[in-house]
Amino acid sequence: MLTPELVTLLTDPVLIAILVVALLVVGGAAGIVVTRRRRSALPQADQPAPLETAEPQVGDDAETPRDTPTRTVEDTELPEQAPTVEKPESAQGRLVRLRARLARSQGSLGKGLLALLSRDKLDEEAWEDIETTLITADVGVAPTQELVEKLRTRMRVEGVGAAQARDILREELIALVDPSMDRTLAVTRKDTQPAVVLVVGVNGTGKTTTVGRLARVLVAEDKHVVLGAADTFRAAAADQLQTWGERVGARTVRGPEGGDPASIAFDAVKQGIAEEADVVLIDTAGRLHTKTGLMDELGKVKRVIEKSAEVDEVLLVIDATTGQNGLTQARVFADVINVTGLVLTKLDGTAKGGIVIAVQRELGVPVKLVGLGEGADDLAPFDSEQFVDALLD
Ligand SMILES: Nc1nc2c(ncn2[C@@H]2O[C@H](COP(=O)(O)OP(=O)(O)OP(=O)(O)O)[C@@H](O)[C@H]2O)c(=O)[nH]1
Repeated sequence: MLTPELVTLLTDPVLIAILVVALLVVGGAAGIVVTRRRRSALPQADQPAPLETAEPQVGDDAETPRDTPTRTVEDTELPEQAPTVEKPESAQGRLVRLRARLARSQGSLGKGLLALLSRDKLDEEAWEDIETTLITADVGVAPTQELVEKLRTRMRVEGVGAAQARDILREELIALVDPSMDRTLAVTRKDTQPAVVLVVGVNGTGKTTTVGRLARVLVAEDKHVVLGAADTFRAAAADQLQTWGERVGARTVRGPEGGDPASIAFDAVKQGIAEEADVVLIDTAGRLHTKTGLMDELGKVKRVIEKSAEVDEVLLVIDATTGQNGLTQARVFADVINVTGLVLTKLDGTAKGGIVIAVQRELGVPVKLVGLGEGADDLAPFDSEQFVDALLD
């Protein structure tokens, strides 16, 4: 019942304000409880694990302060990179693999000779044809005459016929290629120094390719190789060499385009010594217009290297397809530097395999490696018997 005292009390503004605040507080609390109940009633199946959400307390930061120590590059672990370094084919058996290619290109030499020698009647005309076949294959005049002389004598004594002809020809060709020549590469590290191999030759013969492929041969033998891009004549040569090196994990030392080849060669050897490398392979430029220029440059490269290490091997690269021109180049290089081994490239692209015999005779230096294709592992150590067998296959 509303008494006058109660009416006065209910219209008191202070009391009304207290009642409104009290109602708001009670309503809010009820709302929170309902919401929590609803949340806990949701199905649990797809819910993520509850986060550790400790209620923030007075004085806590709302988020991780920005001044937390930043992780350094060293602290940050990088994801492991997929290995990109290749495992090249080992030197053993490379010539066996490439034998078919050799046989295909040199068929006219080996099989041609065999067909002529297997004739029932070996008359003067047949011997002339044999001579022509040998000369055409770039064997050279003097070695051709020697070989024909020996074949004539043996065929007369041991008798004619296909079987004898093959055996005699094989033996005489092997003797001409000379299996007694030492064809090992000087690539063994000495006490404190890497072996140094200088690769020389006219540009375009396959010199840079040879350095890259030789690096693969050596890496396959578990040797630690450093490359020196001392061919500063052709802008792309250093890039080409570096790409070869990267494929097998070998460092390439290079300098500015048109820079001093001797200083790059020197730096490469220094790097090889620092890395305790087994071998330093140095590519050089060969496109010099005069013999004096060539002599000066190669002489300087060699002298500068020899300030810190011995040059163990000087490999002259010759393009087998250039025939007599290749021989002329070989003579010029042999005059200016002490060549210790020959590399005959592009033997797959010519039927003139006789160049092996001619160039060895000319320089008195053994062919140590042959290139038989454009593939990364198409450079093989030269072997006289395997070579002759491929010719006669
Ligand atoms: N078919 C064939 N091609 C080869 C062989 N060796 C090298 N070549 C190719 O010959 C071309 C010239 O090779 P390079 O190594 O660039 O010649 P380079 O003498 O180093 O020339 P520069 O770098 O200018 O000194 C390239 O296309 C090679 O792939 C081989 O044995 N057989």
